[in-house]
Amino acid sequence: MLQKKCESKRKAVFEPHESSASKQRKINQTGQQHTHKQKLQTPRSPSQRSNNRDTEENGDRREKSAAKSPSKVKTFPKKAPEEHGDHGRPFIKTSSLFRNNPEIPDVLSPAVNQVKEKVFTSNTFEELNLHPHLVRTNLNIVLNVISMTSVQKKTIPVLMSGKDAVVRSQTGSGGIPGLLIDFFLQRSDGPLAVVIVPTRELALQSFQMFQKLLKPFTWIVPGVLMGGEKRKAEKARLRKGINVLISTPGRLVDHIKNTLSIAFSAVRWLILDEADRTLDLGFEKDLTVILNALNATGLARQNVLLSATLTEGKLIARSLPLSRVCLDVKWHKPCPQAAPQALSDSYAVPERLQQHVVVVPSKLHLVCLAAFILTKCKFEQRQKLIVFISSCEAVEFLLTLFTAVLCVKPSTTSTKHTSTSLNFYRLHGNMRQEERTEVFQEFSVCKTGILLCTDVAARGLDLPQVTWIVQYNPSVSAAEYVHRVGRTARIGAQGSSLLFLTPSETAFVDVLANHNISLSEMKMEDILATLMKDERFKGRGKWDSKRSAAAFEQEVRDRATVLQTDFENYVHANNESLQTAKSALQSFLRAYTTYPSSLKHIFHIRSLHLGHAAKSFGLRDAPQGLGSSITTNPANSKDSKKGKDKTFIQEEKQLLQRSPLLIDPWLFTTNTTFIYYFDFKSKHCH
Ligand SMILES: Nc1ncnc2c1ncn2[C@@H]1O[C@H](COP(=O)(O)OP(=O)(O)OP(=O)(O)O)[C@@H](O)[C@H]1O
Repeated sequence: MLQKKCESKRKAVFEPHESSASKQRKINQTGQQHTHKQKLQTPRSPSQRSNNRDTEENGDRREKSAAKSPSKVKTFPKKAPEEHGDHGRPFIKTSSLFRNNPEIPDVLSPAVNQVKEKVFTSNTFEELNLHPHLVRTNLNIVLNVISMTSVQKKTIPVLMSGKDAVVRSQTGSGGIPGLLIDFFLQRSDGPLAVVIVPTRELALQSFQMFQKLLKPFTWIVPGVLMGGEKRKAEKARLRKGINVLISTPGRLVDHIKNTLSIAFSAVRWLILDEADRTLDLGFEKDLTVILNALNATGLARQNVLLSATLTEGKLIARSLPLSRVCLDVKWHKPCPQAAPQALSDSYAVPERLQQHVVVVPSKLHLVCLAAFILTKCKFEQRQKLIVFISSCEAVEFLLTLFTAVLCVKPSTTSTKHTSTSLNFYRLHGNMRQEERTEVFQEFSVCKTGILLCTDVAARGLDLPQVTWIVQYNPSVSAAEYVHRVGRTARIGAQGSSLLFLTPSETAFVDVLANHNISLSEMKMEDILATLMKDERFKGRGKWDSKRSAAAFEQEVRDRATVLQTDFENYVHANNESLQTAKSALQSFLRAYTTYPSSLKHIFHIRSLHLGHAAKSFGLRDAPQGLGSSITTNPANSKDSKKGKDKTFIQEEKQLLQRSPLLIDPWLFTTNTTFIYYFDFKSKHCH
């Protein structure tokens, strides 16, 4: 019954050459029918179902800015589906999905000498001068860690010698800063180590790691402080004593200002994880307060900065009180020749990471993402995906949409292909903390699933067995790209990534190439072809596998259109879903305005075709007045926080011009993992 209704609903939308009045009528009909379907799934009030009239035809304007003109330009086939009547199939109007799209250029990822580091060494932890109990019990038994990774081999001896260090190594290569355990410590001594991390999930993850690591050492107590948690409970824990204190910057500052029992007199280590982020100007004020509080004790302290994308430029730009490089370790001879390589912005990526890019016109973004998710999670086994999306509202919208449209079971039982159910999760900064923690834990342990998230999950999170990273919206920098893809292929495992770009954004591939990152191209048509396995989206023609390649291509298009129609019908079924889609589109556009000026030539709001972008939110038209609301009022959304990044970049540039070189650029370097020393104990921040 439901299937029949869906069929007739699609039919109404596909009918060609209709008058706009009849078209309007049919769209209204489809809305009503869908309302019924909606009612079967989630009951809604009649008032919520009333509005599905916002269907003003979009004039199929061309992309305002032409696609970049690379040497080879491949034209996307523009044959209208109506022309296929010769196969005896009824006319199907594939809406405007496959028409009036910009040309898709071939992406020629420049040849780069991609930096891939070997993760493991043949050395074991026994070779280090560590406490044998720590090695046997904590590392070998509790953590199942036997061999050292390259970065551990290089870093641990340096840290044990008491030097400050900046450590840069590829994502997922394993850092265990907690190795330096003091066996003579008492709980009441307070923090011995302070670990600052940029996000709450990372705080939680680091805390759990320390809990495991310190399990046999019951007298050493780790503790976590983070935004969203109850201050009172944290105060009580601080009063009792925390020896390894992990915190997000803001919440630590809160306690420094308001909790009397917080004391730093025993602190011997300060660890800034994801240091290029924690040193970001966004955290600068908080970090100043923290450093001043730590420095006030006057005690010598070891400082460790960790990140896969820390560059000297970033450190200088942050104007940290880094005053000099210590060159007193024998094997750390100054090596001026090595400086250019070490100073370059080449990022190392995991050795077994396969990176892909797909160029998809805006209008087809939604169906292409859906098809990719179906490919991996419905028709393949044990796949775990993380999909990065630029705004919280868009995450929420896609979660609801995909759950409603993709998770519906096929009405026929005779499906040839094995399929598994889809489990969607979401994570973003607008969620309540309990929910965030719950999702994070659930996704960590699940065997298969799709996490839709913002960049809140981009850094540091060690989520096991993630097989694919999808960047549905491109990152704001090459560094963030590296952190995002770093959520897979961890600690020597295999993993893959897929970057979505529109035809006008393909120059981002060159930006990545400048950082020695090389991608191979995946074809949109190949992704969409998955829909041939899914009978829920079959076209109205009688598809026969013996027919020509052109017929196959046409059937793929028909199915993509059916899927898009399902999305649009869901969105237009009631006022609530329509408003959700509109605000998701709006937040996407706002996020688009926040790309740094250095990338504006690629990601500029003016390059977006609003009607096409609207289609990727299941909207039939671009809502009126959208453009002006984006450009005139960018500060209304939480997502516009990212807008600060733009300012940060500008300030960063100014700082770079103004500040003298604070760090001696003589660096020790082997491949791309480099360690250099500095001293910021002596200076206070002002
Ligand atoms: N020597 C080792 N042998 C085996 N596993 C290890 C080893 N060291 C760390 N690990 C594990 O590898 C995973 C990745 O480690 P970790 O999260 O510290 O990497 P990272 O380099 O800090 O990553 P990111 O840059 O993304 O923050 C963790 O699950 C950790 O327990």
